[in-house]
Amino acid sequence: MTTLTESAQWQTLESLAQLVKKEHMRNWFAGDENRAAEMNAEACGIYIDFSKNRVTKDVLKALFDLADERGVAQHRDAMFNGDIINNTEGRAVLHTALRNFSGQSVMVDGEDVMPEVLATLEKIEAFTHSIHSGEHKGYTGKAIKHIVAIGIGGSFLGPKIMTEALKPYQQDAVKVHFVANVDGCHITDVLAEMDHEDTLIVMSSKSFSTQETLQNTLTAKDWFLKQGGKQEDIAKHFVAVSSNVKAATEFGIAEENIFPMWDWVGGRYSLWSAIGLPISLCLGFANFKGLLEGAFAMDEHFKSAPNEQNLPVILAVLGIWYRNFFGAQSHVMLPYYHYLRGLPAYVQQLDMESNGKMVTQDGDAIGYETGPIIWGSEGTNGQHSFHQLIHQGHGVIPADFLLPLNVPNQDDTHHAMLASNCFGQAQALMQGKSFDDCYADLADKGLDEAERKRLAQHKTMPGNKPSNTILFEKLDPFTLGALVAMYEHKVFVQGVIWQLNSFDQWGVELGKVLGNQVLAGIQGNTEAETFDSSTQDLINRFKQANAPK
Ligand SMILES: O=P(O)(O)OC[C@H]1O[C@](O)(CO)[C@@H](O)[C@@H]1O
Repeated sequence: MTTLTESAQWQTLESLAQLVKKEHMRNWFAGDENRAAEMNAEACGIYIDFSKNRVTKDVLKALFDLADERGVAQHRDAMFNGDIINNTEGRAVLHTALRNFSGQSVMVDGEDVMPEVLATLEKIEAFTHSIHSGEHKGYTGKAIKHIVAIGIGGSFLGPKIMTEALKPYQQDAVKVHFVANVDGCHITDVLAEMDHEDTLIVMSSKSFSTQETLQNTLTAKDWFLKQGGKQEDIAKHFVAVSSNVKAATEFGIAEENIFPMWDWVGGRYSLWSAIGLPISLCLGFANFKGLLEGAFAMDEHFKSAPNEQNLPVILAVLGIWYRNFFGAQSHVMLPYYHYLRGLPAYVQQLDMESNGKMVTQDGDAIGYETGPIIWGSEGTNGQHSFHQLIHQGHGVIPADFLLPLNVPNQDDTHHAMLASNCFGQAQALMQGKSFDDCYADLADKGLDEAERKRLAQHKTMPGNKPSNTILFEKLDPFTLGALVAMYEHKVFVQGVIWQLNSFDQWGVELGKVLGNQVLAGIQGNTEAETFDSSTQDLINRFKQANAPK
């Protein structure tokens, strides 16, 4: 296969980009009333209007041709089939098996993983029931009322954000609290609110070696014992989710309290596994299953829909278009729904930890841009803040606007205002406002000519800023599952086109090693010369500030 940038499809896209950069989207809309009707796609309850993009039909065709030529369909099938596509860790990538309701087996190394997957789902269901019904009691006989879920990265973001997004589905039986950061403020504050007799700690760590999670769990264990619990009571109050059962039992978690996961589930793809236990505890098992069902529906769509209708493929190639042909450095996520406010942080880990890479699968240096910076926050708040830069700053920041068409328990006026802001922002980004219009607005204001022109320049909005508008009827578990799976597959398609491994994360490892060395330095166990002068000075300052007075 030719390298990406030497491929005929890439060359075609480069030529098309030169032409498109001379065009303005507002003229395309003015000249073609069918543009919106022709540039949309819908599946699994999710509708995407992608007409406000700087693409023509020729561009879209060339982008889809690129995806085909790069073998997206073949790579996709390899992933679903359990091939070892994570080629730096020698692992299959099978988060899709966790939501596989097809009844078909999924083989890894000649073994069907589905019986274990289904057995774990049953264990989650049974455990959720025992907590909600009050059958599982704390050591003094109280029913469990609070869950403290400890984990970080993929062992935290998914459960935290999904339960937040599905707030209307939360069950009264228990309240779930999340702790991720090793910053002691968080765990201290959370535990201060808890009664140890009715609290269950769910410790989630795929590797069971993550510093933050281990330390927070130790702190929770100390707290439990200091409050009056005994070592033998821990089994009723601590459960773990991990693929490292040995380390979890050595840590003191009873084997029957360990929910398994597997090395073929990547951390940032793990909410569908037992890492989702806090979701089930918070929302009930049926709603957790609803999430999985939505994701499964998106998997089926991704496998079967033609490129032109395939939501993940469409989003992926549009992202490639801006990243590689327009120099877009970032992509902004704008959920217009308060409960979905965590989505940018979720997609940030998913995308940046997957595609923030600089070598190909074969280990060769990549000479083109790969994963963008993902950022954003809920609308309308951002409109009074960073939207300024999206509208009038230099460069292109493609945006995803997301909006549920219906929301629970809300006054219609609020929702209409929310929707109108969402649509209005996408419209403003697309059409902008010309200098002539701004200049005309300033007539009869008593300004001299120079001042009138100067002000008109400031008010001019270039427009031609791309966005997708993503709508769904309401944010129920099924739709949220489909939405998250859509972004997972978007990231996958981009990784294939960029020829990189989306499923490892070597870039985060050095920081962990050095962090541990610095800790040894702070605790006085390392020779001073281990560190560069800057790091040593910082350590010294920290030690001085914390020295016994
Ligand atoms: O579940 P674990 O093994 O504690 O890892 C937590 C997170 O840490 C990372 O490995 C990165 O440091 C993520 O990929 C992962 O989601």
